[in-house]
Amino acid sequence: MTQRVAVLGTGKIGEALVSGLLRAGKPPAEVLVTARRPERAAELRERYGVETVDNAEAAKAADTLILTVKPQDMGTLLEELAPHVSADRLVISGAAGVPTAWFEERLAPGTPVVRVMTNTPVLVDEAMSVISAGSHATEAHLLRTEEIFKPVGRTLRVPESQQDAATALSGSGPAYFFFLVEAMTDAGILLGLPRAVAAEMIVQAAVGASVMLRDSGEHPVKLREAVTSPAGTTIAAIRELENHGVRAAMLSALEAARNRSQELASGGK
Ligand SMILES: NC(=O)C1=CN([C@@H]2O[C@H](COP(=O)(O)OP(=O)(O)OC[C@H]3O[C@@H](n4cnc5c(N)ncnc54)[C@H](O)[C@@H]3O)[C@@H](O)[C@H]2O)C=CC1
Ligand SMILES: O=C(O)[C@@H]1CCC=N1
Repeated sequence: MTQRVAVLGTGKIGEALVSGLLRAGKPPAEVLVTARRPERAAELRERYGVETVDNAEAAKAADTLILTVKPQDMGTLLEELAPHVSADRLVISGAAGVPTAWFEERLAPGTPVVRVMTNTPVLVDEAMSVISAGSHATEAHLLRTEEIFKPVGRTLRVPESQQDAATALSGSGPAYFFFLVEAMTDAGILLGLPRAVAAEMIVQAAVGASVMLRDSGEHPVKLREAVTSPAGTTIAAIRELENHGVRAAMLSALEAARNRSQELASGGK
């Protein structure tokens, strides 16, 4: 395990990481957090027993700095932070869109930067954290990053050129499944089921399908075909999904998410 880790901008993702670090056995004394609002800092102190500091103190006291503010807040954070970060620190950015080069331009020459795109299943130790090295990050820095993210799910290394696509597929990915579950639950209402009953059915179908996808090793087409009986119910539904262009909508949606990630490259608005 690394020495001291600081999470800067401890919102949803930052808090989930703090909780994961502690569950993985890191002593609270080795975890520092920063928050913009004092009430939020107090909440984190009480909930996790970690020390809350300001951003400059975090830079001085921790070996690894994990930046989990929104891309739009990254510019302000770096202005405040950069003068205090020495080049022996590892800087990990969890922000969508912002490339490692953007950080390298603002930090002391040679500072190692790693970019990570995780997702909200980090809350239940089922995240996918997609990791890319900046130009000064070594194998040891990547291993240190994996040590932090492995307790909260899986990790995958990709070239940074694939990070915007990873953000569209994996970072935003859970939202598409939630959207689908929401729409399918509404369909249950349309068919006359009580909402709670519809929700229970759909959530269990989603869990069952997810476990089959992950554990069977089968291609999704095979799994779908096994549900689709000749002249049966499933094919009647599939025809409607195809008629309404759901597959094409998915391609366009993920392309839009990828494009938005690219727009965020400059800590974008
Ligand atoms: N929500 C998601 O599903 C995912 C988000 N991300 C990325 O993670 C980052 C955080 O996202 P969320 O946790 O959803 O946002 P959030 O809004 O819950 O958390 C960001 C936190 O940073 C704090 N903050 C902003 N500027 C600060 C500063 N200068 N000093 C200290 N604290 C500051 C805010 O007060 C807030 O609590 C974003 O960059 C986002 O692109 C990545 C993967 C998934
Ligand atoms: O919507 C967003 O910008 C963030 C990044 C990936 C998931 N949520």
